[in-house]
Amino acid sequence: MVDAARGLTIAVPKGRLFSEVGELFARAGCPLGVAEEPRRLVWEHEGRRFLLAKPVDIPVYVRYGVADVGIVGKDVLLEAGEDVYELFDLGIGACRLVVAGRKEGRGRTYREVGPQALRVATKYPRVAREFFASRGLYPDVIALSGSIELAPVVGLADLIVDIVATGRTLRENGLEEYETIAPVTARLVANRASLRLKDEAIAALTACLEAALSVRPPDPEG
Ligand SMILES: Nc1ncnc2c1ncn2[C@@H]1O[C@H](COP(=O)(O)OP(=O)(O)OP(=O)(O)O)[C@@H](O)[C@H]1O
Ligand SMILES: O=P(O)(O)OC[C@H]1O[C@H](OP(=O)(O)OP(=O)(O)O)[C@H](O)[C@@H]1O
Repeated sequence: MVDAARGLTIAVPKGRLFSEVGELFARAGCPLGVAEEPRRLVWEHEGRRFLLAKPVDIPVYVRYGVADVGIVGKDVLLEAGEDVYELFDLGIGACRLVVAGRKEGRGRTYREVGPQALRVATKYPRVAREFFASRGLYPDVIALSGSIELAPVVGLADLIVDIVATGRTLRENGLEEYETIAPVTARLVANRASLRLKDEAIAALTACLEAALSVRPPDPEG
């Protein structure tokens, strides 16, 4: 059936999702054809075309139809606001979007955490604004590109909105999760026109991924 998924252009995220995506697609019978993250950004394998892009840019490639489908974290999707169709939860790259801050602040209301205007540092300004607006709060949202946990440690911000997986980065910086905003996993997303024009190929790919995910990995105990 996977042959039916030929002719698709698939946007694959570079970075930490790349190897898990590669393993899942190989199990689904749709191998990327590269053993590790390549330097080449566009390639073809078994009748499918792959693009390698930064995670944050995947919704853009899909929205403009340069890629028919793409793989992207739910965190990026929530922030992007791009008009793409979310097809399928791939279950990989599990983490969560949270509000966190210094340990001493825990248990206080958000109004009490910041002495004057509440300051929130994040890579997810839209998500942060929406979350705090739902609490009737309109903080000063400071957009950063990474190492978000640094901001409350050095007094740039009162709080952060960021990804937590193991919790190690928070712990090692004297921070704590205050509240979960949303669970996050990687999603398969599609361009809306491709959904109509290449519906069979996209349905075939989704079916193969679903089948791969339903097969439990072998039990190491035998
Ligand atoms: N610590 C983590 N554990 C598991 N999944 C994570 C973690 N951090 C992020 N993710 C998920 O993996 C996706 C890709 O993360 P990755 O770090 O590769 O990209 P990025 O945040 O754009 O990094 P960079 O800006 O360093 O390129 C995120 O959008 C999120 O869904
Ligand atoms: O709970 P943990 O397992 O410690 O993982 C969480 C960390 O992982 C991500 O950072 P990343 O490594 O992508 O670095 P960046 O924030 O600088 O992009 C995230 O932004 C947290 O900092």
